[in-house]
Amino acid sequence: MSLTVRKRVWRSVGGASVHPSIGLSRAALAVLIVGFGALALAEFTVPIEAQMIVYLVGMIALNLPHGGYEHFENLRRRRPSFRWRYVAAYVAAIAGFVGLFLLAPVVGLGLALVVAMAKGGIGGVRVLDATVGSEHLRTRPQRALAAAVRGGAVMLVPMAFHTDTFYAFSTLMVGLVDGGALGGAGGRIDAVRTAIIVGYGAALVAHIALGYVRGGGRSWLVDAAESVLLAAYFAVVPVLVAVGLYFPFWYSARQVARTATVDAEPAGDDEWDLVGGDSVSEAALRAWGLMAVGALATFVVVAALYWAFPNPFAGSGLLPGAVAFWSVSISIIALPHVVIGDLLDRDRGIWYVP
Ligand SMILES: CC1=C(/C=C/C(C)=C/C=C/C(C)=C/C=O)C(C)(C)CCC1
Repeated sequence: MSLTVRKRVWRSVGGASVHPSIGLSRAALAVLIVGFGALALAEFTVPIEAQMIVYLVGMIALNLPHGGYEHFENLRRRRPSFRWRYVAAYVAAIAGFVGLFLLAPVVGLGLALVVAMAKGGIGGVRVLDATVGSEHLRTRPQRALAAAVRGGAVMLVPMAFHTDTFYAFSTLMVGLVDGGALGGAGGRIDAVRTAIIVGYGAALVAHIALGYVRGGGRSWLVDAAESVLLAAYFAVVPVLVAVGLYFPFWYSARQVARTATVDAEPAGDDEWDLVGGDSVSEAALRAWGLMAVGALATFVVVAALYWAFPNPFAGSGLLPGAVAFWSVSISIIALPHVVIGDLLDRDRGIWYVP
């Protein structure tokens, strides 16, 4: 089967446009920056309870189903033997991360941040590849820098600009295992903050300058503008709202654009198609059945995590406890998403681009 990228068809039909979710994701972030920027200027603080609710709704109700869809899309036409190996590796990675978190919660927290940044960063560069192109990213280190800048915006920028909330929820997250584990870090906050602002700022400038020197052009302009948009978004919007809405309205929306842009299904063939059927209704029913199985499997994993952590809600109230528990849990679930779904599955992978 030949590989084609559907963006060419869109371009010839609709000028230089790409999938509509790309424009919507940019507009969503811009509106949130302006809205929360205005609230900050008016010295209005959004109640923390409201921020936690937005986070939980965004991360659980809106973002989680898309994570499941990415696996479904990836495994749909694979051979059964591949699927079983994939599931086994997935479970092993989850078990490894849980073990790490139980033994060394601060290191576990660090890995959780890395997972969130890797998902946003690597996934973001793959969307760029598929939709607008990435001709200005010429070498692997340059691509790594592009991913680090996009991903760093998600956690490093809020760490520097919303430091108190970030530290409070980080304390709760390690508190799933050991409430005092982050105690000693309090005195180094200012130094870490300064290092992030200087380091991240330098990386952002270097990324934009390098892209210009290596060819510039439309892909560079889009990449530079989006990188600045992301950095501004995470600097201005309060961290719980920013992260909670970034995953559904930026990450997931844009992966939808990537999936829709990539026309080819090269892995396996219809013989293995999990949703193949004699009619559209049968295919729809099979897809629904798979989603139900996926939802149940996720529930079992989350229940096991709840059971595994000594203080699943960090000894805190319902909302802050749920934010901490969910943030650790989703990072554990997302580790294999990045490692097995992308880094070890280069041929097809979860962020497939031909
Ligand atoms: C540390 C920290 C946070 C961490 C969130 C994480 C680590 C989210 C991970 C999300 C993932 C992996 C999503 C995948 O789809 C919060 C709650 C924003 C609050 C501020 C402090």
